[in-house]
Amino acid sequence: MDEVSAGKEGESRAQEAAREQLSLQIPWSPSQRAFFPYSPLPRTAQKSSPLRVVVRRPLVRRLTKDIVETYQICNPQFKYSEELNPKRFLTTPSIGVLNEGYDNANSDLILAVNFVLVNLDSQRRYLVKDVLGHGTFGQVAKCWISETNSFVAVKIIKNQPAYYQQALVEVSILTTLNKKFDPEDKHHIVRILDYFVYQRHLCISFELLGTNLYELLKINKFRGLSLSIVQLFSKQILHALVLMKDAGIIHCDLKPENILLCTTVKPAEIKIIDFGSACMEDRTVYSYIQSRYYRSPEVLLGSQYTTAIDMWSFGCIVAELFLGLPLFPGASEFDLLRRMIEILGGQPPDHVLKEAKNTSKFFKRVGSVHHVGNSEASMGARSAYQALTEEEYEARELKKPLIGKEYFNHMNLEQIVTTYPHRKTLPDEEILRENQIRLALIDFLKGLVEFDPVKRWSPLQASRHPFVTGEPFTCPYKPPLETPCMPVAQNVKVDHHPGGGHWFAAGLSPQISSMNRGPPQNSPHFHVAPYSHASSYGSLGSHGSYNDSAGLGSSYGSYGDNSSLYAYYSPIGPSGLNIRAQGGLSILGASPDARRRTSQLTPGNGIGVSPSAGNFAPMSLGASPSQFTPPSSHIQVSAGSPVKYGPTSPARGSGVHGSPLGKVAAGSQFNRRSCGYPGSLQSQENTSSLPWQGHLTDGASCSYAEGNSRGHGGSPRHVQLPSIVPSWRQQRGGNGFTSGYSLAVHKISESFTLSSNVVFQQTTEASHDKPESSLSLPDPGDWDPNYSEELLLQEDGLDVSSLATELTNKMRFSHALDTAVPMTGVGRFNRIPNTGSNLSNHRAIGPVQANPHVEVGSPPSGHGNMHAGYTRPISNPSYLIPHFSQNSPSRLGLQPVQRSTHWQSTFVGGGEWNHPNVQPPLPNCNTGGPRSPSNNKFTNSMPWGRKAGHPFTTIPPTSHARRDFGKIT
Ligand SMILES: Nc1ncnc2c1ncn2[C@@H]1O[C@H](COP(=O)(O)OP(=O)(O)OP(=O)(O)O)[C@@H](O)[C@H]1O
Repeated sequence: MDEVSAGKEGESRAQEAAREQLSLQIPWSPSQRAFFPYSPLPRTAQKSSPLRVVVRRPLVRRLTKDIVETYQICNPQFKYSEELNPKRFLTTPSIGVLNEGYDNANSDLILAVNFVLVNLDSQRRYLVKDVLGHGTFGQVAKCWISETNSFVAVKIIKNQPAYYQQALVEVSILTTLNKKFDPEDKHHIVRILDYFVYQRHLCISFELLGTNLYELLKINKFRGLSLSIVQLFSKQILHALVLMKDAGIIHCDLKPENILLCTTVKPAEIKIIDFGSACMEDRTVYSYIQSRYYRSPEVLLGSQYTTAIDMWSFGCIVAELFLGLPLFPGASEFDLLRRMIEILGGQPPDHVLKEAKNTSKFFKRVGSVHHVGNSEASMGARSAYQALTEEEYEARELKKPLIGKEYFNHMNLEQIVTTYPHRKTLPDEEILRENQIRLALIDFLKGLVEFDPVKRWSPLQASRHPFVTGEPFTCPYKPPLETPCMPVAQNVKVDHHPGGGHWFAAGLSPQISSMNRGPPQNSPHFHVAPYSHASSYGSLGSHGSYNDSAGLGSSYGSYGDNSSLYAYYSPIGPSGLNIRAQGGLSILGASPDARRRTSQLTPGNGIGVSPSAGNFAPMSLGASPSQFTPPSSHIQVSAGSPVKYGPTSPARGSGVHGSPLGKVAAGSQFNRRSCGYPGSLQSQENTSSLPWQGHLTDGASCSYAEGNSRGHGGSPRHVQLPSIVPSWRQQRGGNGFTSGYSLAVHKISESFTLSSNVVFQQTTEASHDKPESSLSLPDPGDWDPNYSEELLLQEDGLDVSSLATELTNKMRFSHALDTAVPMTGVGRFNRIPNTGSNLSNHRAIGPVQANPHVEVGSPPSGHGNMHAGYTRPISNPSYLIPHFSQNSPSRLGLQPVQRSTHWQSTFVGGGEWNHPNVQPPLPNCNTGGPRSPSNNKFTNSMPWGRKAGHPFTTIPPTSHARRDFGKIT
């Protein structure tokens, strides 16, 4: 042992002895104590030990989070089953009374959060997360597809044959537009992704879009958008309209509500939705179409119509985007026409008035209509017709016409546009520049809201206008010549029988439902039959490019294809289900050239095809596009065709053969937009007592020769369907229905040419007799005490794409959904499912009331009853039920579009804007991105909106009931 260790040993012994001595003095205690006095750790120790932050969660959360585990700890026997969860219903009413409890009393599938829709064919599952909106046809749900990790919008059609049938038309038309005409998705038309039948409901899946343009205006407190945005949107809508015209398809319900922002695309993009009212141009059967504010004069007058009616609506939309308010917010059709005449300074041309069936309701004859062909005859004073005054109308109709408030102080179009206040902060040079663009806008609008459908610009012509192209506007635009778009030459006499309606046009009329009118096909889904379309019904500068030898004259456009069949996708028979009331193969259109079509559609020669279940056969979307058929030709349809119902159409109120849809049905006469426009009262319009005196009677004719082999589920045209409809069920398996028809157009009588310069002549006249007083208006900042620089959408720098996203996000109502999937996408009026809520703000619930004023098209007593051969059923449920949907049903011209409103009193912003009664958006819709000055610009630096006030002294009422009680004609 060395010295060191000997020393240590001695030391420890000494310590031990000292301890023993100490222990003798101190009583025993445990060597380790349970508690020690607190002493902060040295810094080094603090660094090494992890800091533990304990955040106390709220008691409720602590008790409920992981509650399943908690219960299981408490009771090991506890088993959790998701199926037993209480459902969060999205459909109201949510009581299942139909379809074995799956449907409510309105035939809507009762949806709840996490309800799963299944495409039984593909086994794709759609997890319902929310309801995006309601329409005439049913509900639109936001669904999650885990397979693709994406959301889609699924329209779940009511479980009624009529809705089902019409929805098939939407599927067909949209599929055709998407796949055939716009495969690359460049034309701003919503994409259809899938369709299937689930629980007897046709479900159509669309790409998910965002806020609609009406909502956008509302968020902007009904102030117009900046001109650059108006221009951008106009261009995009025109892209779609060009395509639709080429396809010969009329949308029939263009309005701001049916134009939706895309949520994810940059720069800002919009898309057109809702082709449920669409029809082929040559199959214009409904006479009561388009939402009232956007209704064209020819539709209002009951004249024949073409794709030009969409151009009228488009003009109204462009004006509204600029002004923030509808250009023609007619409270009734009389009021609508009155406003058109006042603002445009003209009236419909005599050649339209002469032929239209409702002319006598709104005009009196003051001269000879002998020279109606002369365009000058229709110019103002020289017209043979004079619009009735209010008093005259009242005397004639025995009731006062409903007149809405004035928003534009009786100004004409030029005055309205030029006097619209500028953004407050706009520098002088910018004001000058904007004034120039406004002149271009005025000129643009004049070409669109042109009374004469023949002179109205086509989409292609309009798309070359300086307002759209951005070129300097120096003088009135003269559009390049385009092959004329002739007035619709019906190959089927318009009978205004809604039961036939566009279903008939689509070959889906219940009356002909079992007929199979197309070539035999064993096509898979979305099969396209040999097909050619008139890709250009007219080309600029291509007069007379139609070179067929049939003597069509010299200006029938560039169509020269001799293919014969407009073969459109047929959705019929999805999921192996077949519906009695439908054929397996339908014709939605035929050759653009009726002469050639004739040879294709001979009776029973293969056109009738068994609609065996599961076949998706091509549908032809119509017979000949009007451009190629004689304006005055008609087809005599054999007894039993929808034609025979013409004069006795339910539009007259008989209700016997009413449309099962809202399209022309009374229910649809609500204009759902209820945003405080003057049409908040019931219209006193009634039906015209005039029988349809269509102008298709001068000799040309076509004839149908139906195949005579019909399935039991289908009904011969002349046979009522009562026995079928009430018991309607989708059937598995198919029945070999066959039928066919032949068409023969024998006569082509005349052609039209475009004359563009008349437009200016007319509109120039219009500017003369307007009150001067309304021209000068103060700066909005001067007269609007609440004018704010920070107002939504008014700032430069807004990125519209982010706006769309923001809108989507911000407009979400606070009630969170029981969803694991983050809520994105559309946020509007539709976040309050199941409430009948007063928070709905778009197409709000139609007031629950019967509409005693509606004589024509009123649902017969017992609507919803499908007896009596498609007696018009619940075309607008808001007539019949306490409507619950956020979007009240509307459609088809009936256009029951109530835009919003139930929450208005709650959220009135106190005159922040210059028309106090225009409802501002929900508070929670106004925050965030769009308001941010830093992000309110397009990528191309276009400001989103204007800091402008309305020059209109008349204020929209607080109750923005924008109903359309217009009659069904
Ligand atoms: N692709 C979509 N993405 C987001 N929302 C959509 C989409 N399609 C429809 N919606 C919403 O659902 C609502 C109803 O849709 P749609 O207009 O197609 O139904 P509808 O029954 O035909 O209506 P209407 O009665 O107006 O004709 C729309 O107003 C819109 O808010």
